[in-house]
Amino acid sequence: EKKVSEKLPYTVFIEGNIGSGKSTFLEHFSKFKNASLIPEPLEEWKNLNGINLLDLLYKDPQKWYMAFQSYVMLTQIKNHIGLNEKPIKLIERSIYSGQYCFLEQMHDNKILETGMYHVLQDWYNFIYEHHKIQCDLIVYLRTNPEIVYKRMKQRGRTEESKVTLQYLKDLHNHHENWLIHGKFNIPAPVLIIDANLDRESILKEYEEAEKMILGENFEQNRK
Ligand SMILES: Cc1cc2cn([C@H]3C[C@H](O)[C@@H](CO)O3)c(=O)nc2[nH]1
Repeated sequence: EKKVSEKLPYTVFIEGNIGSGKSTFLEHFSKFKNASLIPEPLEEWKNLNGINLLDLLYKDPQKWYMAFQSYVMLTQIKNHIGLNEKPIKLIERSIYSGQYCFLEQMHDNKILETGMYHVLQDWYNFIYEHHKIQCDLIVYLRTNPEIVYKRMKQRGRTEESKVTLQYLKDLHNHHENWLIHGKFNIPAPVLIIDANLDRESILKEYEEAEKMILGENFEQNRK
């Protein structure tokens, strides 16, 4: 039996639109002792030596998207590669949604120049070819753009104040193209959760995910 540290952990990616409830979902799993949670390193994107890349991205996307996306990729690779003392790893988003959703979207809506698009794409391809990204399950928090638009506004992240409903509709369609219509490689089975539900009623869906993620023994897994 290989020691846990050598065996790659059972890795789950939480995917979904802005405001689809990824952080809430991740938080729900903090009660399980053998799962380690890796949220998006938003603080790093908001403070790179005092520079708020996320804010710059939304203020001047043509100028900053390339730098922002390449920094996102760097922070994600560190998380993907980072060793794991726990047998289960839950990661918010992935290089997959980076390439198949965000990169596609920014190129399609002419924000990202084709040359920059190809540079980033080659980086993604290099990563796949040279480093096996462990991925055992994708949890797709599926939502309607109108609902996540309302939630995003309620959350009131200042950097996102200019994000339009159309942007969220486009991003939704890119998630659907990938995870529902299989337009791009889907590296693991997809568990689709109806994330339009409000907090109270969505817990039942989460219990469903617990069994899928933690296996039948998830009861013993509680802290
Ligand atoms: C992989 C990846 C994640 C990611 C997040 N974002 C933005 C969307 C949200 O406003 C914020 C937090 O997810 O970062 C982005 O523009 N490009 C991204 N690429």
